[in-house]
Amino acid sequence: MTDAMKLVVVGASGRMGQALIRIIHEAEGTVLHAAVERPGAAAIGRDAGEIAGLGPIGITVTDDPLAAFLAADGVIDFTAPAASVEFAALAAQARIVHVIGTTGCSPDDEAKFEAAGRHARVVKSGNMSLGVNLLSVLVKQAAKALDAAGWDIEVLEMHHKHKVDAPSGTALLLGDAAAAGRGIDLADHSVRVRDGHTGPREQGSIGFATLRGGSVVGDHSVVLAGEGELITLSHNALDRTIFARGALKAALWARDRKPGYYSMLDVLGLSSS
Ligand SMILES: NC(=O)C1=CN([C@@H]2O[C@H](COP(=O)(O)OP(=O)(O)OC[C@H]3O[C@@H](n4cnc5c(N)ncnc54)[C@H](OP(=O)(O)O)[C@@H]3O)[C@@H](O)[C@H]2O)C=CC1
Ligand SMILES: O=C(O)C1=N[C@H](C(=O)O)C[C@H](O)C1
Repeated sequence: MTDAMKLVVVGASGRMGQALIRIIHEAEGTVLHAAVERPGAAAIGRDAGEIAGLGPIGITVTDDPLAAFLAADGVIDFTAPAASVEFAALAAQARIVHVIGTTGCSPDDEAKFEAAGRHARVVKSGNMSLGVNLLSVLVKQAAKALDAAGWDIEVLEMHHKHKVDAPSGTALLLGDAAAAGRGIDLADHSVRVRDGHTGPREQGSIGFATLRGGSVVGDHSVVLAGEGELITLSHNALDRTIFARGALKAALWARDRKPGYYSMLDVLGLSSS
């Protein structure tokens, strides 16, 4: 029997960090090896289980990621772009699995994650849930079936008031799926903001609209708007555990893979859809 996979959670006291600690604690096949926060954070020196609402589990939050990674099998990272770039270099050095859920990353950051995949097994996705990844397959099919002359595509998202990046990683993932269905590059066709006298909608563009407020975990809709009819494909996240469970699945899947840069579609066997 394989030993339980030893996982490090970085950003341990964040919303996702806490959800991950709880899920790892109850899951079979994984064990929490270490919990990391930035130097000076209030959580340093505290018990990770206490922070996540489990009671003490004997893992003290540390600010030394490299020491944690060197004796681990993988790291799960829902933090911030600059932190994830730093962790990618360390995970590559330690040659472990790096699951990245962080959103708002720049093209330069993405290039660094891909480069880290030469040594680490990197899985990155703007959304780790099964539902959103399946939705992206449906969006790609719909965008392919419905031509740009007759059908306009808009992506709408709403998140809690603490979210710092826009459009969400999921909205961009769904926009990418729509663009792939149309055989176009999202970067050349996306309209991320509208304000003032914008003129009429440009045919073939993919628009984004962002709402922020309250405690919304994550709502996404892709609207395909035709003459006289609308098709709406939606996903509503009701709980952060869907992202944490997906991240754990990704870590276990990547454990026996070659070094590389993978997506959640690879993990779920949906990449050829
Ligand atoms: N792909 C997916 O399925 C999902 C992705 N996300 C993404 O995950 C990220 C985190 O979301 P969320 O948990 O809500 O955010 P939080 O702000 O609640 O948590 C992020 C945590 O990471 C910590 N952190 C930042 N920099 C470092 C560092 N250098 N070293 C150690 N810890 C660090 C933060 O500490 P501090 O507060 O001190 O900065 C904080 O505790 C976002 O990008 C979000 O969009 C979220 C849910 C699902
Ligand atoms: O910040 C969040 O909370 C979430 N971020 C991800 C995103 O940017 O799409 C995933 C999920 O929607 C929650």
